[in-house]
Amino acid sequence: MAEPTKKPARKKRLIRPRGRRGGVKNRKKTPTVNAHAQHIAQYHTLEKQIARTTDAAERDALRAQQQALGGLAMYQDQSNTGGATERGGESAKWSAKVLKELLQPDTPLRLLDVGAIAGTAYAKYRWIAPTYIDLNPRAPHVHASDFFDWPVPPLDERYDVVGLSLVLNFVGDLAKRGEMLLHAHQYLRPNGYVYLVLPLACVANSRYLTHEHLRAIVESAGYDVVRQDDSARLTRWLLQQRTPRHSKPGNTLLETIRRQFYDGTVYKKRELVPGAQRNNFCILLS
Ligand SMILES: C[S@@+](CC[C@H](N)C(=O)[O-])C[C@H]1O[C@@H](n2cnc3c(N)ncnc32)[C@H](O)[C@@H]1O
Repeated sequence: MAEPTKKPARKKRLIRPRGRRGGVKNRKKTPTVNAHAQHIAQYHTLEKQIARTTDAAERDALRAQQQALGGLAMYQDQSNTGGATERGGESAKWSAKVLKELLQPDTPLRLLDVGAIAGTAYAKYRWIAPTYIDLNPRAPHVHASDFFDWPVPPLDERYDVVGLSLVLNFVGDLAKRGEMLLHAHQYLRPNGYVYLVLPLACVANSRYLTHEHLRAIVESAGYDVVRQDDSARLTRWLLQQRTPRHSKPGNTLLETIRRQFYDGTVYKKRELVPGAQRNNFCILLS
């Protein structure tokens, strides 16, 4: 005898009481992390527009928009508390580890930490003697200075390491990003190190930059890549100053540095990996 065909069980409609678990009114708000990340992205966009404009009134208006977002202090707070996707708290840990492995210092390493905010990154490492600078210092022991204005110390007081952790991506002027890499040479003792950190998305998801391309840029700028490692959010590079190329001194220290370390390759904004979803992070060098 043929078995009676079973009616498929009707799915029960899921009815949630309004205004309680499923109600729009009580639905959990989007986590503030998203809002913070948006603020940071807007801040970066404004910073790039400020770098591009030559009109003083427009620059003031753009600065006012940054202030309305909370200004640099908001940016730094997000950076410290981790609202930004580019949180850098973990970056000092990696640099301290690789520097110790590599150098096994018996006297404290002189380290210039650029963009140090509150100057806490290296507090727990007794074998590191940090000097902290920031455009907008958030603690008295952090010097208020633009890296480009920081005085170059005498030769015997130059730094073993210059830290550029999450700083290049802050700079709105794309050419200044490359200049920053060249500028760092002035502060280094011979064969000293630069510790470079960027949000991973800057190399992993950009139309204009890849790991290979960044390697080529830093090599042209006069550094060997000694260590490179990515975390879930950051790309971290320990660079070592190359031995200077033979060249005549220039009229200024920066000119001399360029002749000594820069191989002259020009890096322009060139699409490397197309994709509408990709970001447009870029470093120019010339
Ligand atoms: C995202 S925070 C980086 C914080 C920290 N270094 C880290 O890794 O988490 C960027 C900081 O760089 C600073 N900064 C940007 N350009 C700078 C410059 N030219 N000279 C000094 N500080 C700069 C900003 O003021 C900001 O506090």
